[in-house]
Amino acid sequence: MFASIKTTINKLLNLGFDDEFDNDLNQKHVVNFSYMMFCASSLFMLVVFATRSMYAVAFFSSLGLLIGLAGLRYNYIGHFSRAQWLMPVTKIAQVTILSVFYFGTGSGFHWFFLNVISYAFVVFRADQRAHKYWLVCASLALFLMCELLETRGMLLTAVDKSISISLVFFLVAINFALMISLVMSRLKSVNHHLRTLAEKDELTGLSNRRKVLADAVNIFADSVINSESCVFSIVDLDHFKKINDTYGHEAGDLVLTKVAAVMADVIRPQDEIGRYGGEEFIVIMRDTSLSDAESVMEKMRQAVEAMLIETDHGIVIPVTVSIGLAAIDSHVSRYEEILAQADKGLYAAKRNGRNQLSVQSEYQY
Ligand SMILES: Nc1nc2c(ncn2[C@@H]2O[C@H](COP(=O)(O)OP(=O)(O)OP(=O)(O)O)[C@@H](O)[C@H]2O)c(=O)[nH]1
Repeated sequence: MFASIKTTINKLLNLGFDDEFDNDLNQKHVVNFSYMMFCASSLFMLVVFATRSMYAVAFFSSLGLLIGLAGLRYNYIGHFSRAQWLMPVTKIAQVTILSVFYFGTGSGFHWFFLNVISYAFVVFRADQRAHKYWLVCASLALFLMCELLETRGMLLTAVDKSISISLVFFLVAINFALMISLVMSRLKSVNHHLRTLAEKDELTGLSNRRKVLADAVNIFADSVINSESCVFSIVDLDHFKKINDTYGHEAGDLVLTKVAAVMADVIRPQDEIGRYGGEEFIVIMRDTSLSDAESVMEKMRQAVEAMLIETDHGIVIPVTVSIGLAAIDSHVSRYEEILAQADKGLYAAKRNGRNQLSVQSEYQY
């Protein structure tokens, strides 16, 4: 039940979005959110005031409800700027009329202008600054007018007045809190998305060079602090240039993607893998002895060799990898030294005929 309400609210918040990460994401969310709040509060007021036979307010509330639905529809069909404006203009008219002529300025109803001001700050982009200031200035001017003007409106008792003011403050505060939490949660998910983009290799989906080298620094530091062994390994596809030249660049990309997926499948959950560049990959194995790392990487070599990668024309492309491995040593002070050692191993594996592992255990100091 709770989950389905949450799904419906999320669907309404995402109304009219083609791309979940477009530039106007936060603005569109807040617009949809404001219309949802507008519909909910208008419906609430419609029921309350209709049952109390206060038909003028009930009429304004039903208009608010219709306009709220129209705004959601505008956003849904892509008329974002109309949706941006319809609600604040309606709200300004509604609050002014009800505050000045109906409830009276002493009711505190004009504090609802704060909602319009917070809306204006969040919903307009930097290039729509003028719109934002217009809306803020108009709302502030009307707010001040209501503060200074003493209109009687309905005759409210002191108790009615204090209940009304508390209710208005409560609704304004709730609106603020929800709007802030909405913007924060959107920012969080956009940050997460940007971080993923910055750390992922687009073609293979593995960590990119920057991320895997950052992992290397951290794992190396942890291993030194905890006096644990760690192993770095460089994997390079054999004769990859020939694959590109023979089957085309697209087939080369397909090979890289499929090999990356198989390699990611073979490593253990605690291992890190990333694309170092071109057809080279790095695997980092924390808290692992050289012999254990060797058996993981041998499994990887065999898994790649056993792959059947087919082109669109049904041709099977044979693929193998050469692998160099090196472990941390008590004299090693920088992770780059292990990487250089693994690279030596890789060249030895290539030199010895490819499709094999070479472990470089002896550092030369
Ligand atoms: N399709 C494709 N090719 C790439 C990509 N990145 C690098 N390459 C190609 O990978 C090839 C690497 O060739 P080389 O460095 O000569 O290595 P190799 O042919 O694998 O030879 P050995 O490593 O000695 O076995 C180059 O032709 C690059 O153009 C990529 O993202 N996609």
